[in-house]
This record gives sequence, C-alpha cells and structure tokens, in this order.
Amino acid sequence: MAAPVKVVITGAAGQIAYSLVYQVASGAVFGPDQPVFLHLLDIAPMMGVLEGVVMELADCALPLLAGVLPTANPEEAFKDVSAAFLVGAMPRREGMERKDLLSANVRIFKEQGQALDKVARKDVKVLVVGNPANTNALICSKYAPSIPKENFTAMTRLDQNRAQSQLAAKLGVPVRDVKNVVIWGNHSSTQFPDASNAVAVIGGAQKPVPAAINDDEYLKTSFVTTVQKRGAAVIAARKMSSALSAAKAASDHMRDWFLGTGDRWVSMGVVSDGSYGTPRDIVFSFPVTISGGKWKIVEGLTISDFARQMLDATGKELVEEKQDALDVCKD
Ligand SMILES: NC(=O)C1=CN([C@@H]2O[C@H](COP(=O)(O)OP(=O)(O)OC[C@H]3O[C@@H](n4cnc5c(N)ncnc54)[C@H](O)[C@@H]3O)[C@@H](O)[C@H]2O)C=CC1
Ligand SMILES: O=C([O-])CC(=O)C(=O)O
Repeated sequence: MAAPVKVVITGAAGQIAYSLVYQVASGAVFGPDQPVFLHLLDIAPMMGVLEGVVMELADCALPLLAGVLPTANPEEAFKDVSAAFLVGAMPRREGMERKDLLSANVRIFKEQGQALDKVARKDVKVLVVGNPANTNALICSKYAPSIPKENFTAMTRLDQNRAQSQLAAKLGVPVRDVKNVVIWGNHSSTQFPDASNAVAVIGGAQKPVPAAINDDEYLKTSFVTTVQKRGAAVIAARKMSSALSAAKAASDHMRDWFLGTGDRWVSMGVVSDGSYGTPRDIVFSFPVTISGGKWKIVEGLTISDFARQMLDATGKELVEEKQDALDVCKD
C-alpha cells in the first residue's frame, strides 16, 4: 500500500468538518488504496469537542486512516501536508452576506498562509472553504509566497453541484447526466451560474441544455437566483449554514484536483490571469479541467452580452473585497 498522505482539515470541531473528516478518512477523496494521516486544527477552546471527533473517528475503524493529530497549533497542523482543507472560520447567520464575515475571518487566512509558507510541502494543494472563500484564498496565497499561487483555490463546487441539480430536476434526468454547467466569479450572491454550455443526456442522446430547456428567461432569472441564494435558503430553513453539502463539495473539489476530471469541466476559484476579460489577481471561479494535479482554465467559450454583464459585476465585487481584505490585513 502507498505511504499515507498527510491532510489537514481546519475548523475540525465544526459542522462541515464533522461530515468531511469521514469522507476523507474513508477513501472518498484520495482513492480506495490511499491511506491518510489526518491533521485536525481548531482553536484552543474547542480541543475538548475535537477530542470527541477523534474518538468517533477511532470508533469508525476505518482501514485507510493511518493516524490522527488533533492540535490548536497551526504550524503543527500544516507540517508537511500535501492537502489542506481550510474550513475553520465564522459562518454567516440569517440576513448577512458572506462578505460581512470578511473583517472577522480574513486574519485567520493571513495567519494560516504564513504557517503554510513555513512548514507545508511546497506542492500542497489548498482549498479554502471558509467565507468569504475567494478573498480568503487570495489573502492566504499572498502570505505564502514560497508556494505557487496556482496551489490556492476557493470552493465554488457547492454552487456547481446546486446548479447541476437544479438543471437535472428541470429536465427530469438524473444529476449524473448533466455536465459542464459553469460557476463564474465570487462564491456570493453575485456569482453567475451559467448553463449556456451545459449538456445533458436525454433519451440516450447528448443535447445542449439551453435547447432542451427551451426557456431562456428561466435560465437568466430563476435558475440564476435560485443558485445564488441557495446558501441563504438553507440558513433560513436550518438556522445554520450548509454543512453536509459543503463537505461533499469540498470532497469533490479535492478528489478532482488530485485524481483528475477527464474532459468534464468543474468550477473552482483560482487566481485570475485575466482570462475572459476578468480582473487579474483576484480569486475568480472559472471552468477548469484537471490532469496530473494541475488545473487549466477552459478556453474559447463565447461570452454573450448577458454573461459579460454578470462576469463584470462579480469581478467588480471581488476587486472591492480584495481592497477591504488588504486594509484589514494591514493592522
Ligand atoms: N465555500 C462554500 O461553499 C461554503 C463555505 N462555508 C463556510 O465554511 C466556514 C465553516 O462553516 P461551519 O463548519 O458551518 O462553521 P462552524 O462554526 O460549525 O465551525 C467552524 C470551526 O472553525 C473553528 N475555527 C475558528 N477559527 C479558527 C482558526 N483560526 N483556526 C482553526 N479553526 C478555527 C471554530 O472553532 C469552529 O469549530 C464558514 O465560514 C462558512 O461560511 C460554508 C458552506 C459552504
Ligand atoms: O451561505 C452560506 O453562508 C454558507 C455557504 O457559503 C453556502 O451554503 O454556500
């Protein structure tokens, strides 16, 4: 069997981590033949709760779990890790936008960037889940200059999964038969869920989703707003933010990054190189394909006037968030 891969999950005593630890430790992310050594980071007051999570992991008797290190020390947690799930951050409550969390959360990602820079493997793959995820990922990368910026990503996979599920329901097909829906921009209510290149298997043949749905108004309005506001809808119902689906999306994101996507597109927030006329040096969600552990932005897609407006709006918000975050990090 392969040597264990060291993986850190932050916010390990929280609600997303409660689902995520099982997925990682059971083989759903790194494959059924890859043992994992889990580093679990939370803050000092949560060490008692974390001890309970460690007990439960032991009680799962998972054959791929090679060991667990619970800690409140970021440098211990990030030492030699190959994969980092940065979940630990404050969640929003009803009535808040995700960017309202910026002043509370962005310092965590500055500090964790510095710790990753010092002790993680230089090829560590970092997934930022904690909100506002795109801007936190940007700040984390900025404070870890010895690690390539391509190794820092933000999670928009939950939005992609939501969009795919909405389209499958509308078409009356299984969710696995819908692919290539794209999430552009920020993991916020300005994101642009875009079905214009999506395809679905209908009656045994692959068809473009826009033609199959044949309702542009739906694709430009209620489809977009349902996905944009899904996080808020879950909070309104549960009084707590999405956790099960967020953990599943984090697993999907990291699995595809390590194991590849083939020709299937997935969406992830990556440091923008200006593709599709987006502002450079913000973490913007693009469609990518992944092979050999490297992502590549899907090129050559047609951007309609409607899409242009949507991309510009979400890009503008990210530029503003970046400035706010840099101001917070100055202190
Ligand atoms: N990108 C996305 O699609 C999604 C992002 N989120 C975000 O994920 C984050 C976590 O959500 P939940 O697990 O529901 O929150 P939670 O409150 O249940 O857990 C967060 C955990 O992080 C810990 N924590 C706080 N500061 C820390 C630090 N400096 N280092 C390590 N751990 C620290 C807390 O003690 C707590 O145990 C929130 O910011 C939430 O908004 C949630 C859903 C989807
Ligand atoms: O909405 C929230 O605050 C949590 C989150 O990011 C999501 O569910 O997409």
